[in-house]
Amino acid sequence: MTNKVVNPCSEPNTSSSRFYTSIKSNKTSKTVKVLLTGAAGAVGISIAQHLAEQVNLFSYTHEQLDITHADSVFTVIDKLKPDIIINAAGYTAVDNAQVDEAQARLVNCNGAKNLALAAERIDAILIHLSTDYVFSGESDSAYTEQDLPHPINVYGHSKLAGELAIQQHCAKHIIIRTAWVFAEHGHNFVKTIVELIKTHPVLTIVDDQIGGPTYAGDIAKVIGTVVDRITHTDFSADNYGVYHYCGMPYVSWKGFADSIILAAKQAELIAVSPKVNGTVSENYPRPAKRPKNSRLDCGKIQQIFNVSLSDWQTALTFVVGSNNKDLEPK
Ligand SMILES: NC(=O)C1=CN([C@@H]2O[C@H](COP(=O)(O)OP(=O)(O)OC[C@H]3O[C@@H](n4cnc5c(N)ncnc54)[C@H](OP(=O)(O)O)[C@@H]3O)[C@@H](O)[C@H]2O)C=CC1
Ligand SMILES: Cc1cn([C@H]2C[C@H](O)[C@@H](COP(=O)(O)OP(=O)(O)O[C@H]3O[C@@H](C)C(=O)[C@@H](O)[C@H]3O)O2)c(=O)[nH]c1=O
Repeated sequence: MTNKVVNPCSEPNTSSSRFYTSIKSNKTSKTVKVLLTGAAGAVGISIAQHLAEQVNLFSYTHEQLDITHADSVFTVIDKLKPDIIINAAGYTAVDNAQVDEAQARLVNCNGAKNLALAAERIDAILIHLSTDYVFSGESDSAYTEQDLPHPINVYGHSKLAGELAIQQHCAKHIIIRTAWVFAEHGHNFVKTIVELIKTHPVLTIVDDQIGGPTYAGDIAKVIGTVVDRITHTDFSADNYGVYHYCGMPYVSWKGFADSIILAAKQAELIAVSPKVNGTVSENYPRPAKRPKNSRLDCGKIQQIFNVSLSDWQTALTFVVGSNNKDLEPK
């Protein structure tokens, strides 16, 4: 166990010493008990849909379990005794976090820490979601799990603090850093653009932030694979830790918007495509700075879990073109 006693929720820290224990399980998938938090969020919905058939799933929405309430977290987890806890709960309003730091930290760090402590107490595995925004974006290459995080906004700091709390308090953890999530449900960039193009003939979108848009359904599939691997094989304890998973190919937000508009046109959600002007981040000021390089290197998760990366172009066609009622013109 790490020797340093720090409280990551109040003090940003980049220490990464970890201690892993091994698990071996002979359970068949349906007898694996999984507790999911944040079940009504964009990723939570996809995980719940995907895992419902695979495991014995207990889903909790924010209303049903607030992860910042330590007592409730301990009561529910001690009673249910899940084999695996998946934390899809999070404070994700990147700009709001700048003025709501205490709440962002409470959810993204203290909430994560409560789950970590509760998981450790019953020897459960904690699967947690984190973000590309833990990085500064100053690197010239795609970020690997070895690269030192250095957040440039409050949301990123709160997510990094959550990662550290988990590493400190729960030996059996899998932290999956993902990026630029979109889905047929929830709020996301795809929906924002589809809404904007109904009323705006010209859009201005930043062209100097590059990342990998990730379909929530693919994150859910990967988590399904991780659950399967850690419960059904002799999963090496060395494989607990941090993983990167995002969509390919890398693209700028402007490039992503161009593809969204093309998909919307093909799905006949719009008759005429708007003009899209690319710009630099400095010309599109927002309360929170975003990393310019959000590219995650996903080699490790491919190698250890043998998963394919999210093909965002295929997923986008599905999301925009699936006669989704939310996306149809009003
Ligand atoms: N969206 C993205 O682009 C990315 C997301 N991630 C991470 O993935 C995870 C899921 O994000 P995503 O599904 O997109 O986000 P959403 O905002 O769609 O969902 C988050 C869910 O967490 C719930 N929640 C908030 N506070 C609490 C709390 N105290 N206790 C329990 N539940 C709570 C929210 O409920 P309510 O709405 O009622 O507050 C919401 O249902 C987060 O950890 C996020 O940081 C990582 C990279 C990219
Ligand atoms: C709507 C809009 C956005 N933008 C820019 C602003 C910003 O730099 C970028 C994306 O904007 P959004 O606010 O939709 O995305 P943002 O909230 O920054 O998305 C992030 O959410 C959190 C939760 C994560 O973890 C990240 O991986 C990432 O997905 O696009 C424009 O340039 N023009 C526009 O019209």
